[in-house]
Amino acid sequence: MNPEKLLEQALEARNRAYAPYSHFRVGAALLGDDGSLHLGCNIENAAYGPTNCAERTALFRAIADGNPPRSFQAIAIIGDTEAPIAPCGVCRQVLLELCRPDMPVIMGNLQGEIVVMTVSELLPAAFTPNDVQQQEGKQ
Ligand SMILES: O=c1ccn([C@H]2C[C@H](O)[C@@H](CO)O2)c(=O)[nH]1
Ligand SMILES: [Zn+2]
Repeated sequence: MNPEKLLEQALEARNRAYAPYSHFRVGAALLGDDGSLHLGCNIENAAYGPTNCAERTALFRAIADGNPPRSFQAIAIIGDTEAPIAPCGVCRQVLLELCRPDMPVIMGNLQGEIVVMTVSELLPAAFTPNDVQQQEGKQ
Protein backbone atom coordinates (compact mmCIF):
# COMPACT_ATOMS: atom_id res chain seq x y z
CA MET A 1 0.00 0.00 0.00
CA ASN A 2 1.42 3.42 -0.89
CA PRO A 3 1.75 6.22 1.71
CA GLU A 4 -1.24 8.16 0.35
CA LYS A 5 -3.54 5.12 0.61
CA LEU A 6 -2.43 4.37 4.16
CA LEU A 7 -3.07 8.02 5.09
CA GLU A 8 -6.59 7.70 3.62
CA GLN A 9 -7.18 4.83 6.04
CA ALA A 10 -5.82 6.96 8.89
CA LEU A 11 -8.28 9.71 7.88
CA GLU A 12 -11.12 7.19 8.19
CA ALA A 13 -9.88 6.22 11.64
CA ARG A 14 -9.76 9.91 12.60
CA ASN A 15 -13.55 10.06 12.26
CA ARG A 16 -13.78 7.73 15.26
CA ALA A 17 -11.71 9.96 17.55
CA TYR A 18 -13.17 10.63 20.99
CA ALA A 19 -11.77 14.08 21.71
CA PRO A 20 -14.39 16.08 23.64
CA TYR A 21 -11.73 18.01 25.60
CA SER A 22 -9.12 19.04 23.04
CA HIS A 23 -11.35 18.72 19.96
CA PHE A 24 -8.13 17.67 18.25
CA ARG A 25 -8.86 14.53 16.28
CA VAL A 26 -6.09 12.16 15.23
CA GLY A 27 -6.19 8.96 13.18
CA ALA A 28 -3.60 6.23 12.63
CA ALA A 29 -3.40 3.24 10.29
CA LEU A 30 -0.87 0.47 10.95
CA LEU A 31 -0.07 -1.96 8.13
CA GLY A 32 0.98 -5.50 9.06
CA ASP A 33 3.59 -7.53 7.19
CA ASP A 34 0.71 -9.80 6.13
CA GLY A 35 -1.25 -6.85 4.69
CA SER A 36 -3.57 -6.59 7.70
CA LEU A 37 -4.76 -3.11 8.66
CA HIS A 38 -5.09 -1.85 12.23
CA LEU A 39 -6.80 1.48 12.78
CA GLY A 40 -6.53 3.75 15.80
CA CYS A 41 -7.91 7.07 16.99
CA ASN A 42 -7.24 9.21 20.03
CA ILE A 43 -9.48 8.47 23.00
CA GLU A 44 -9.57 11.19 25.65
CA ASN A 45 -10.61 11.10 29.29
CA ALA A 46 -12.05 13.61 31.76
CA ALA A 47 -8.99 12.96 33.94
CA TYR A 48 -6.79 13.86 30.92
CA GLY A 49 -3.92 11.53 31.92
CA PRO A 50 -5.60 8.31 30.75
CA THR A 51 -5.92 9.72 27.21
CA ASN A 52 -4.63 7.36 24.54
CA CYS A 53 -3.14 8.70 21.31
CA ALA A 54 -4.22 7.38 17.91
CA GLU A 55 -0.82 5.77 17.30
CA ARG A 56 -0.86 3.77 20.54
CA THR A 57 -4.49 2.76 20.01
CA ALA A 58 -3.54 1.25 16.63
CA LEU A 59 -0.41 -0.45 18.00
CA PHE A 60 -2.04 -1.88 21.12
CA ARG A 61 -5.03 -3.02 19.14
CA ALA A 62 -2.82 -4.87 16.64
CA ILE A 63 -0.83 -6.58 19.40
CA ALA A 64 -3.99 -7.54 21.29
CA ASP A 65 -5.38 -8.98 18.05
CA GLY A 66 -2.42 -11.37 17.89
CA ASN A 67 0.09 -9.61 15.62
CA PRO A 68 3.63 -10.18 16.88
CA PRO A 69 5.77 -7.18 17.84
CA ARG A 70 7.88 -5.90 14.93
CA SER A 71 5.60 -7.48 12.30
CA PHE A 72 4.52 -4.18 10.77
CA GLN A 73 5.38 -2.50 7.45
CA ALA A 74 4.40 1.11 8.17
CA ILE A 75 2.16 3.44 10.18
CA ALA A 76 0.35 6.50 8.85
CA ILE A 77 -0.80 9.30 11.17
CA ILE A 78 -3.02 12.25 10.33
CA GLY A 79 -4.19 15.34 12.21
CA ASP A 80 -5.24 18.90 11.45
CA THR A 81 -1.81 20.41 11.96
CA GLU A 82 0.04 23.14 10.05
CA ALA A 83 2.95 20.79 9.31
CA PRO A 84 2.38 17.02 9.07
CA ILE A 85 1.57 15.70 12.56
CA ALA A 86 4.48 14.33 14.60
CA PRO A 87 3.91 11.62 17.21
CA CYS A 88 4.30 12.58 20.88
CA GLY A 89 7.27 11.34 22.91
CA VAL A 90 5.31 8.54 24.59
CA CYS A 91 4.17 7.18 21.22
CA ARG A 92 7.73 7.36 19.89
CA GLN A 93 8.89 5.14 22.76
CA VAL A 94 6.05 2.68 22.11
CA LEU A 95 6.79 2.68 18.36
CA LEU A 96 10.41 1.82 19.16
CA GLU A 97 9.29 -1.06 21.37
CA LEU A 98 6.76 -2.60 18.99
CA CYS A 99 8.08 -1.75 15.51
CA ARG A 100 11.31 -2.34 13.62
CA PRO A 101 13.66 0.65 13.94
CA ASP A 102 13.73 1.15 10.16
CA MET A 103 9.92 1.10 9.81
CA PRO A 104 8.57 4.18 8.03
CA VAL A 105 6.29 6.53 9.96
CA ILE A 106 4.13 8.41 7.45
CA MET A 107 3.00 11.72 8.89
CA GLY A 108 0.31 13.80 7.20
CA ASN A 109 -2.07 16.71 7.60
CA LEU A 110 -5.39 17.73 6.06
CA GLN A 111 -3.62 19.84 3.42
CA GLY A 112 -2.19 16.66 1.93
CA GLU A 113 1.38 17.32 3.05
CA ILE A 114 3.42 14.22 3.90
CA VAL A 115 6.66 13.64 5.79
CA VAL A 116 8.20 10.18 6.21
CA MET A 117 10.77 9.30 8.87
CA THR A 118 11.83 5.98 10.35
CA VAL A 119 11.04 4.96 13.93
CA SER A 120 14.70 5.34 15.00
CA GLU A 121 15.01 8.74 13.32
CA LEU A 122 12.07 9.90 15.44
CA LEU A 123 13.70 8.72 18.69
CA PRO A 124 17.49 9.00 18.53
CA ALA A 125 19.63 7.98 21.53
CA ALA A 126 16.72 5.92 22.82
CA PHE A 127 16.40 3.62 25.79
CA THR A 128 15.64 0.34 24.04
CA PRO A 129 14.34 -3.17 24.84
CA ASN A 130 17.94 -4.33 24.34
CA ASP A 131 19.13 -2.22 27.29
CA VAL A 132 16.83 -4.14 29.66
CA GLN A 133 17.69 -7.52 28.15
CA GLN A 134 21.41 -6.89 28.79
CA GLN A 135 20.63 -6.36 32.48
CA GLU A 136 18.78 -9.69 32.57
CA GLY A 137 21.96 -11.37 31.30
CA LYS A 138 23.93 -10.01 34.31
CA GLN A 139 21.66 -11.68 36.88
O1 LIG B 1 0.48 12.46 17.55
C1 LIG B 1 -0.50 12.72 18.28
C2 LIG B 1 -0.62 13.92 18.97
C3 LIG B 1 -1.73 14.11 19.76
N1 LIG B 1 -2.68 13.14 19.85
C4 LIG B 1 -3.90 13.37 20.66
C5 LIG B 1 -3.77 13.27 22.15
C6 LIG B 1 -4.89 14.18 22.61
O2 LIG B 1 -6.12 13.46 22.60
C7 LIG B 1 -4.99 15.24 21.54
C8 LIG B 1 -4.30 16.54 21.88
O3 LIG B 1 -2.98 16.34 22.26
O4 LIG B 1 -4.38 14.68 20.39
C9 LIG B 1 -2.58 11.96 19.17
O5 LIG B 1 -3.46 11.10 19.23
N2 LIG B 1 -1.48 11.78 18.42
ZN1 LIG C 1 1.18 10.00 21.43
